[in-house]
Amino acid sequence: MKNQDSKIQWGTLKRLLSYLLPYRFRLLTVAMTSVLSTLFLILGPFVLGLVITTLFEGMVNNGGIDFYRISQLLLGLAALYLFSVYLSYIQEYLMVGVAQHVTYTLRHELHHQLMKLPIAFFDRVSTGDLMSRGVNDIDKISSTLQQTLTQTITSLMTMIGVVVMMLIISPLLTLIVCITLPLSILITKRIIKYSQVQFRQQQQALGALNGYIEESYTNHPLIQSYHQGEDMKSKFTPYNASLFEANWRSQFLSGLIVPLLNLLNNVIYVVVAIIGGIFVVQRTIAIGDVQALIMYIRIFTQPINRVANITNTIQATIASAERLFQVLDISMPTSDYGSKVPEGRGEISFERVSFQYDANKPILKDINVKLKAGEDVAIVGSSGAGKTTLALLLLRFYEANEGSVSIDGLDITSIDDEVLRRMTSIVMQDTWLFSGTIRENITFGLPLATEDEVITAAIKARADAFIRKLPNGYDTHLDEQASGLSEGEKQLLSIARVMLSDPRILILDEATSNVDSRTELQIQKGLQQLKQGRTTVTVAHRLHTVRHADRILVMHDGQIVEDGSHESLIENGAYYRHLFLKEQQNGM
Ligand SMILES: Nc1ncnc2c1ncn2[C@@H]1O[C@H](COP(=O)(O)OP(=O)(O)OP(=O)(O)O)[C@@H](O)[C@H]1O
Repeated sequence: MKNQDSKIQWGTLKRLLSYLLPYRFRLLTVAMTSVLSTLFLILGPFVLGLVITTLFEGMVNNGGIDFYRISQLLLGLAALYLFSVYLSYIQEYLMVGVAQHVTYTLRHELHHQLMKLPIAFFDRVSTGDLMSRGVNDIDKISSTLQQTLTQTITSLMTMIGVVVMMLIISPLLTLIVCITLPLSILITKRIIKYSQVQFRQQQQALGALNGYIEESYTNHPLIQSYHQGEDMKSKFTPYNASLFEANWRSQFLSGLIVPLLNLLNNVIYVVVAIIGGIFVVQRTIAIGDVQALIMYIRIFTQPINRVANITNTIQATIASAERLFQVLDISMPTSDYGSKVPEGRGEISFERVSFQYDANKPILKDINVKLKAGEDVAIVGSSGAGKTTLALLLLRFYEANEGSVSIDGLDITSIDDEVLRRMTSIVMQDTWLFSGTIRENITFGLPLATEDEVITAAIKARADAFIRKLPNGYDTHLDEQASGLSEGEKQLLSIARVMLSDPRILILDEATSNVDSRTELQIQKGLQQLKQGRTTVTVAHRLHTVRHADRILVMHDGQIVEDGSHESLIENGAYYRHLFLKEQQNGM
């Protein structure tokens, strides 16, 4: 996947903005309220200046202070501020809504896309990376949408408005203030430049530390059993130290901006106060105007910093949007998927099937085989021969590069995904359970199953007995790792789930390899029940477990080299006989 680009990607920005189109009227209102609220804020210091001038002149001219005018002005000022706050509230309210709607839509699209993507995609992208796209990148987009628009408008309006007001009050003093402007921009830019390098290093150090923490926490039992705790602790130190360094530098540098700008501002205040004081004495400017000018200078520097940050934020957000769109843009293989369920009982045919995961590394080579409905077929062969791959093609987790795979006479690429999943099921070595109750785990994919159907499936799968011994029976809650269950029990649950979904084709990935012999017997019984009336394809890693299969396909280097029953293969299949004898010698 492409990396972040330092230049703004206009196409991505345009596409991101297109998500805002449905909310254009709300956005227009936000823009108008932003302009108005900023205008009101800008008028504030001017009115306050008038108050001070009135007060000052009343005292100096001995004509008495015009309290009526002052109270009028103060009331007007209060109204201005209140109205400005009210407008800010409206714009915030609308913007939060728009940003959250867009975020909701993006999350929805991403999730739907992930549910549709072929398994091959997940081989290429790590779960951590996908989670970061789904959580961090969407978060980034959300917060930018929420803040950037109003910030841009208010910052620009403030800058323009303040300059106009200052020019009205005193062009000369405005000129003095504006001369210092490039200096403050220079300071901010310089520091931002350095601190950005540090922020990037901070993110990298954080990523490395997270990766290390994840690895050491998930492998905790392994670390303990090999007494590697001390070693892991010492390996942690450099990760922690580099994050400390990067954090320290970035925070220190960004913390420098405010005091430095404050220093610069104070110098400007002093200059304006001295020159303004001289002008007041010369009666070329009112004292309230000097006061207003100083307030404007204070307001003026804030939007400069904000605008400097906005471009960085937009760039980072576009990078996030790009990462999201990369996933959304992955096109699915197109075919005339029909929701037609082919008639039949599970006949399978591989015709001239070739497949490779990576270019120029053929895994399956010209596979031609037909399996009869209801046949119990085992695939055996050396490690890496392509047994699992052949089974996965049947589930269309991957699609053949050449040739076709058919079920009951229908090419599986023309069968709707959902229909295909109802026709075929797999029981893997690694059981797939998720957090939820035992019942929810069994009814996964068939939420409308009745209680009777669930229990019958569990009884047939030999799972009912152990489920009833659990504290809450079928309502017992499992965590993500189903840590309360043994490996064998997890497999029995998986068998119950498949039993309930009642597919016509069953794929078993030698599900019984890592359990004790008593549980293995239970599982074998469950599987025997499950196999009844279905075509079964067992990917076997040990030959003795499949010697009773109706038919054994022997694979070697991506091809089926022998095909027959155990007895016939022992007699006529040189390669099978070799594998069988080797296994017996190894005492398996
Ligand atoms: N997702 C994948 N991406 C790339 N190559 C893969 C992928 N899965 C498997 N392979 C490669 O394809 C080849 C066949 O793998 P497969 O799992 O089908 O073999 P197998 O006969 O089932 O082996 P085993 O008995 O060890 O499970 C192996 O060389 C393997 O490294």
